[in-house]
Amino acid sequence: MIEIEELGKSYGTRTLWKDVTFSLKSGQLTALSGPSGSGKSTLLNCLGLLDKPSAGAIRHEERDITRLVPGAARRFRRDVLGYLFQNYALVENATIAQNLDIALKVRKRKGATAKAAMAQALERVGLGGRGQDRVSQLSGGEQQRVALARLLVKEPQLVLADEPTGALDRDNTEMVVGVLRQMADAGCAVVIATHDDWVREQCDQLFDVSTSAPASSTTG
Ligand SMILES: Nc1ncnc2c1ncn2[C@@H]1O[C@H](COP(=O)(O)OP(=O)(O)OP(=O)(O)O)[C@@H](O)[C@H]1O
Repeated sequence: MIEIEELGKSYGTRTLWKDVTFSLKSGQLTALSGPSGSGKSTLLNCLGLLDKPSAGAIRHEERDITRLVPGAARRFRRDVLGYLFQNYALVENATIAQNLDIALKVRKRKGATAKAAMAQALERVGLGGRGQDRVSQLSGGEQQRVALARLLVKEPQLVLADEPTGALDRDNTEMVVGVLRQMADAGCAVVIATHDDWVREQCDQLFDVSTSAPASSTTG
């Protein structure tokens, strides 16, 4: 789905990574590993068009997305990408339902279909019937589950997750990875930057940015 070709990133004379070449496939979870400061978030940001690589290309359906004009980059983010961050990136002063509405609009879902999709997503993450709760009043684990429900209704082709379980307990970590696996099974490609060994073990492919070379598959 995404081909990363000889990608490199440098700040001045400091090279974070170079010659990064690997594929992100539909149906697969890919873990990005490497010590703190090795450039995992930077690689995710390049995939999400929030940062630009210094060399190489990232191809989606043959098109190098690092060279998109601003309008096309916005459409790529809106139509193809879903993000999951450690700090949830929700509209805190709004309700759960209002946060999900934004993603439903992207999918052009309205009325009963939108309602059903929202109810199903909230049920899946254990927040059934809580649509009118205000995000600011939820715990961290609950907020991450709202972010997950938002991903479920958005149905992106590519999910970029930056330390999505860094602040969570084991139950919530398992919920997050379970939903990401479900999305992969539905055809999504998922990339997770993580320090968590258990999360890494659940992935199909592991890429260590500090060696800038693909490591072996964890599960084939
Ligand atoms: N604009 C910038 N100019 C110079 N250096 C930068 C810039 N942005 C990021 N860096 C550096 O790039 C390095 C990689 O940062 P990044 O956040 O990608 O690492 P990481 O592997 O995700 O780390 P962590 O595991 O701690 O989240 C850091 O040392 C950071 O200071």
